[in-house]
Amino acid sequence: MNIKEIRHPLIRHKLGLMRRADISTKNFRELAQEVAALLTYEATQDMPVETHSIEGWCGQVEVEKLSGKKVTVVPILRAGLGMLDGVLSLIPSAKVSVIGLVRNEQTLEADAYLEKLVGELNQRMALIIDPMLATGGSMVATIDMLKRAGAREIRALVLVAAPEGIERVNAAHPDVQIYTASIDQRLNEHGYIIPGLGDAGDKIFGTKQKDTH
Ligand SMILES: O=P(O)(O)OC[C@H]1O[C@H](OP(=O)(O)OP(=O)(O)O)[C@H](O)[C@@H]1O
Ligand SMILES: O=c1cc[nH]c(=O)[nH]1
Ligand SMILES: [Mg+2]
Repeated sequence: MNIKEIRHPLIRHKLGLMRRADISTKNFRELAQEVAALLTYEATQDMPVETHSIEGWCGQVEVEKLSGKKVTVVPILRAGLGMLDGVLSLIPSAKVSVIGLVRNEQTLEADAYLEKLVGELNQRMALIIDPMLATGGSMVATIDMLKRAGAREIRALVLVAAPEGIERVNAAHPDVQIYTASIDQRLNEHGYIIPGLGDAGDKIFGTKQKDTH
């Protein structure tokens, strides 16, 4: 399975705070960005670097810089925006490609309403960000769109993943590596992750909470 659950103590602690029913919008937002940054650190461990020579304070010095593919971060609207600043805090020059999807709460299938991608996707690593991987419909639709536009190297960062969503992404796109702070237990009858975080978009934007359990 192309899934990595990052069980770093800081991630486990922060995710534990995010699961509190009474968490404020402010705290949920801050923690989502912090966990996103920590997942970014893990997901970029194998990025290639090359050495080159620069003029340092005491003469020429060999230093390293990132080489090879550049990065585009791909937030899935809305909730993916809640992770964007965290990713950009570590990769500040990354270009941002935006995909707007909303899950139809009856069919649980994702409906697309926006696709605004950067150029040269075939030369970039695409880092998809979305707090929740539930049925996997939104993630598969996003990967489909990115591949149609030429993307070849795609990774996904999600705060919480359900086994059902992981399987669906793996079946459709086994080449896509998923990084998550937690593989949770299951989906409930409304397609919400248990124990999960509730409705991540509503928590990040402060919109009304749905009855999800
Ligand atoms: O794996 P899936 O079953 O597709 O569900 C996960 C999707 O649902 C949520 O978005 P939502 O559709 O609620 O949109 P929002 O971010 O605008 O709230 C979440 O942020 C994912 O994009
Ligand atoms: O658990 C879930 C499932 C879909 N979308 C969310 O925000 N949370
Ligand atoms: Mg939502």
